[in-house]
Amino acid sequence: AQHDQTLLEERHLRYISPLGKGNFGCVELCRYDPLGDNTGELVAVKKLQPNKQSTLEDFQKEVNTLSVLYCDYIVKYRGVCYSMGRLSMSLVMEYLPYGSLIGYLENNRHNINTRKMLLFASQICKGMEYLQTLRYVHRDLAARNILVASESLVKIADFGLTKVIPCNKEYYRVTQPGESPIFWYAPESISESRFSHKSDVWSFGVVLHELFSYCDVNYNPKRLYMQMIGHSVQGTTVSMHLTDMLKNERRLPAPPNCPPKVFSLMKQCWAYSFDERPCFSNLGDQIETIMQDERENLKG
Ligand SMILES: C[C@H](Nc1nc(-c2c[nH]c3ncc(Cl)cc23)ncc1F)C(=O)NCC(F)(F)F
Repeated sequence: AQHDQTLLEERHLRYISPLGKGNFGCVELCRYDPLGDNTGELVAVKKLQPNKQSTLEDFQKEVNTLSVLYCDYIVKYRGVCYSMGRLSMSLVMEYLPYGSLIGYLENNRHNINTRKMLLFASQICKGMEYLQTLRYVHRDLAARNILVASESLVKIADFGLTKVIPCNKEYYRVTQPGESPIFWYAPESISESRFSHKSDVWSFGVVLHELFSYCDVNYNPKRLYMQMIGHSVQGTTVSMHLTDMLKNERRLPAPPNCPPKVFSLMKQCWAYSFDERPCFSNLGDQIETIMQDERENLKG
């Protein structure tokens, strides 16, 4: 059932250190140590801070979303912890020791080759394929929301903006778009607040760009788009300039040394009309094929 959530006891959560700030609150590294002998599991605890953007109800939705996801490529849910008499709650997840993909790529760029990038891309694709089977739209797919579990495994995280598409529709329309990551958004999401699996595919193309740019701050999508738009523009007109540029088929440039077949994948994800974008299963097949070719080339 949706509501038989694992209830963890706050007194067993030992704070260790801060991990970062997310959409709805901060995330801390803790040890859940019921035996009190430091043999407990390291966990990432997302503490809710109700503020104008996010309410307890939003947070409960994130818990409900994550608690029903069982996939090797999605961060594992461990439970919820209420404190101050249910006035505040925390979402407890597995702790992934290698941290966010951005930091990992920046620190390891010299021992990550194309094959490893493609492996990460195919895992993100499989995670998104799984989400789609549950009619979930992530809405915030970006390298900052991908975690590294090991040298050869990444997982999708941060389901704070995730929505379920109603059965009788193919998209979700958001009423109150908060702080929107428009440089990862499909055109229809920017101009009509319309989100679908195909808008997640657009964002996946931007994640591919981030991957093959090693999340280099000089090739950050926001920085590149702002250079293309011109820094003179500020405020809401940025999204208008961005949608005009996308309508005129202007796109992010290929990352340095990006294999042409990979740049072609990005461009497919960035088809202006959403029904021309590939689905995640097709993207997964194309990535497998490119990986195969890479293996052959290496054998030379
Ligand atoms: C706000 C938190 N930020 C950070 N988290 C971690 C982290 C390491 N290891 C982790 N293991 C499980 C979790 Cl949930 C987070 C971390 N590292 C650096 C951060 F800045 C976060 O949730 N970021 C979204 C996402 F998880 F997708 F990366």
